Amino acid sequence: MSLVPVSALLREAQAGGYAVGAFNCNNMEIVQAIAAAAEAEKAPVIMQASQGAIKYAGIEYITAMANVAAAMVNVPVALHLDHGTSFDQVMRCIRSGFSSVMIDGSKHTLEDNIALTRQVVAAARPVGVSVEAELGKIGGTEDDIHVSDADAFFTDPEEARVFVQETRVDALAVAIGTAHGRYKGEPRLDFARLEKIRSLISIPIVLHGSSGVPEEAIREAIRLGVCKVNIDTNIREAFVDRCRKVIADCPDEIDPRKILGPAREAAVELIREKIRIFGSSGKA
Ligand SMILES: O=C(CO)COP(=O)(O)O
Ligand SMILES: O=C[C@H](O)COP(=O)(O)O
Ligand SMILES: [Zn+2]
Ligand SMILES: [Zn+2]
Repeated sequence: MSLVPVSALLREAQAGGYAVGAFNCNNMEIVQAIAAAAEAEKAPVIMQASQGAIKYAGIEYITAMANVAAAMVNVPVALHLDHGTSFDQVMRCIRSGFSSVMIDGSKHTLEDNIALTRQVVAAARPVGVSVEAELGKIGGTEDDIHVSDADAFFTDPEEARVFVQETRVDALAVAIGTAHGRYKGEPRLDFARLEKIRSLISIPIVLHGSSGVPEEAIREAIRLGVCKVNIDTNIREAFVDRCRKVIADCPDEIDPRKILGPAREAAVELIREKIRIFGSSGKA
C-alpha cells in the first residue's frame, strides 16, 4: 500500500475507541520492525521521524525506507514528521513524500503558535497531508529542546478549544503529565484535564512521551480520547539492550547483521506488545 495520512487512521481510531501507535524510526532495522509488527498484528501504524532522526538518517532516506516498508505490507502505514520545527522543514518533508506532519509551535506564544499552525494547515491540507500541533509544553527532551519538569506547562483546556477553532488542525498533542525519555519516578497523568480538553475539542488527541507510562494509564488516556500514542524510548531500550546482550554473549562477533538482526526482532516484540495495549490489533 502507499503511505496514508495520519488523519485517515485517527478518524477510524476515534470512532472505534482505540489508538494508533506512532513509533519513531531512525534506521532501516527500526523501519522494518515497525512494518513487521504492524503486519503481524494486522494493525494500522504510524512511522515518525524526529528532529534527531532527520539529522541522523536524512529526510530522503527516511521517506524512501518508509515507502518501501508501506509497499511491502498489507496494512495502512503513515509517515509523519515528529515535532516539526518550522514551515520550511514541513515543506521539505511534504515535498519528499511524508503523508503527515507535526508543527510544534509550543515554544511560541499562543498567538504565534496559532499563526504558524494555520500557515502549515493552509499548505498541507490542499495536498492531502494531515497536521498535528502541540499546545502546552510536553516535558523531557525533544532533541535540542530540553523542557524541565518545572517548565513543562500543562495544556489549558479553554486555550485548546480556541486553538482548534482558530487553526482547524487535524490532531492536537497535549501536555497532561507525560514527558519524553525515561521517567525518574512513575508518571502521574492529569486525567481530569484530559477529560476537560476532550469535552471542548472533538479532534483526535495525541499522547507524547508514552514510553514508561503504565499500561493502565495508557488505556485510560485512550478511553478519554487519545487516538495516537507516541513511543520512542521503549524501542531504543529494546533495540540497544538486545545489541548489548549479543555483544556480551559473543564478544568476538564482527558481523553487524548478527547484532542488528536480533535487535530488530526485539523491537518487533516490543512494538507488537504496544499495538495490543493500544487496541489497534486487528483494526487494519
Ligand atoms: O513523544 C514521543 C515522540 O514524539 C516519544 O516519547 P518517548 O520517547 O517518551 O516514548
Ligand atoms: O521527540 C521525541 C523524540 O523521542 C526525541 O527524539 P530525537 O532525539 O530523535 O530527536
Ligand atoms: Zn513540543
Ligand atoms: Zn513527542
